[in-house]
Amino acid sequence: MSGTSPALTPPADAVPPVRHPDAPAPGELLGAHYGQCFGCGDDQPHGLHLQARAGEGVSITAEFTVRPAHQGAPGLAHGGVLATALDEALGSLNWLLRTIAVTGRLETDFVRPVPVGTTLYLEAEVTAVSGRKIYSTATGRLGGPDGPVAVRADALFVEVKVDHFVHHGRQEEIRAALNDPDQVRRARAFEVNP
Ligand SMILES: CCCCC/C=C\C/C=C\C/C=C\C/C=C\CCCC(=O)SCCNC(=O)CCNC(=O)[C@H](O)C(C)(C)COP(=O)(O)OP(=O)(O)OC[C@H]1O[C@@H](n2cnc3c(N)ncnc32)[C@H](O)[C@@H]1OP(=O)(O)O
Repeated sequence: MSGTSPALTPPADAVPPVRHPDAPAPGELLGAHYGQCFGCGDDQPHGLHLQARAGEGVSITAEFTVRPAHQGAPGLAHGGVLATALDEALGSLNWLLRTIAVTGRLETDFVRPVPVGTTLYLEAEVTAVSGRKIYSTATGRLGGPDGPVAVRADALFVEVKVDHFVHHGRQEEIRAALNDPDQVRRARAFEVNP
């Protein structure tokens, strides 16, 4: 069974996404938006270490190899971990729009079991934008970029101001993010549609 709820169907006034002129070129790695991010952070030992690469338009690709720590059933990836990988891939698209946005809704179809040791080939793209709402879709394939689909997701991200994090985040991490010596990551956190 699969399908997308009406909440993830773009409204009639939605427009196609516009790639920001300063977005990384197709083929370029996006890098982590935050070192401690569970999805992409280089400094997060428990994380998925997803590395997204810019594609054409507003799309990315990424690879995620399922490790023993990601199991749910014996020898198989936990569904929540797979949803996290999809969420992270979808979240990274916002950097190509130069918009800061958070996941409002994420609907995931688990189509095939994903064994430990498998590399999931992820592809994600923004399909439409309506005001603060960003509609996107992603797939994860087994064995290669053209392999069978194992997981897919549709999502709605909602644009927020940096204040969202300053207001809701724990102070010690906010302070550390403000002092991040990595200029690209700082720009990613603080540049809102310049
Ligand atoms: C100083 C240090 C800063 C450091 C920053 C560092 C890095 C920043 C860069 C990027 C990082 C961003 C994210 C992380 C990246 C990747 C990780 C993956 C992504 C995530 O893991 S991210 C975490 C999980 N995520 C949340 O933690 C969100 C919690 N949540 C909220 O914070 C609010 O809920 C919010 C903001 C979503 C909306 O709240 P709000 O008050 O601003 O807006 P409102 O409710 O009016 O919604 C506006 C329009 O969206 C529609 N809408 C809203 N929610 C909907 C839903 N669920 N289903 C269908 N439609 C929905 C409404 O229906 C309305 O539609 P309409 O305009 O048509 O009426």
